Amino acid sequence: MELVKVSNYEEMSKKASDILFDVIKENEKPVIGLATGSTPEGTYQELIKKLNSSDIDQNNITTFNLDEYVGLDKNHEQSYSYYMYEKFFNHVSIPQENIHLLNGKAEFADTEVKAYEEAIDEAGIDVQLLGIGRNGHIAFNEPGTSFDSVTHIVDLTPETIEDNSRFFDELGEVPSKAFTMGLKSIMKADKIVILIYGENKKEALEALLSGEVTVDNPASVLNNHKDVTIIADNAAIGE
Ligand SMILES: O=P(O)(O)OC[C@H]1O[C@](O)(CO)[C@@H](O)[C@@H]1O
Repeated sequence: MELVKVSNYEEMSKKASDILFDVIKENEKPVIGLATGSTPEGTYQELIKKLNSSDIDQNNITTFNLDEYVGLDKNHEQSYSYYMYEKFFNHVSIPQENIHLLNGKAEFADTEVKAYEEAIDEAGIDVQLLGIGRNGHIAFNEPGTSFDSVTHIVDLTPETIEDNSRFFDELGEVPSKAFTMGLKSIMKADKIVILIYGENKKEALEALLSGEVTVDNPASVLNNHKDVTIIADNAAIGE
């Protein structure tokens, strides 16, 4: 794993968008895995600028998102689908049919997760962007999730529900379940970029860098991947 140290949010966003943009330029039909949360917002702003000021044919770009709350419609303001359109898709010209998002209102959850994993396998993700939870979760894979997990439904931990309640009017409104790509699905990507920003992610970064690989720390599976770039700021690093 390569650790790239940055001194502020802007630098992190620029570096992350550079990596994504390089992959987009290098591949005829780039497939990019996208994440939500507050950390990657700046990355999307930078990537929008790069894409729209280039002559790249965005018709060739395909995307997959990591996760979605179970029960939230795609037009619900706290759904990850809504987030992705607000922060990214509405500002670029990636064709609708190339955008893959899990459907929080899927009637048949088993069919939804199976079809999603099959689509990932068929497309093959060139680069996957990740954030991280304080407890080391990546996507919505909470501690204890099997490293062999593919796209599935999870029960969110009280810690994650509390962390994400800042986006909802009250704690009780935060869904308790989510669809998520599994750890194995994430590990299939050719390249992985993980953003770790802020003092509250210090322990998660420390645990990842310790090299200990354990299901108690979902992000630790990344130690087994051949091409991971961690972009972390001074506060997360503890400098
Ligand atoms: O960037 P944030 O808002 O701290 O979120 C961290 C992580 O939490 C999630 O939003 C899910 O709880 C992940 O998708 C994300 O990687």
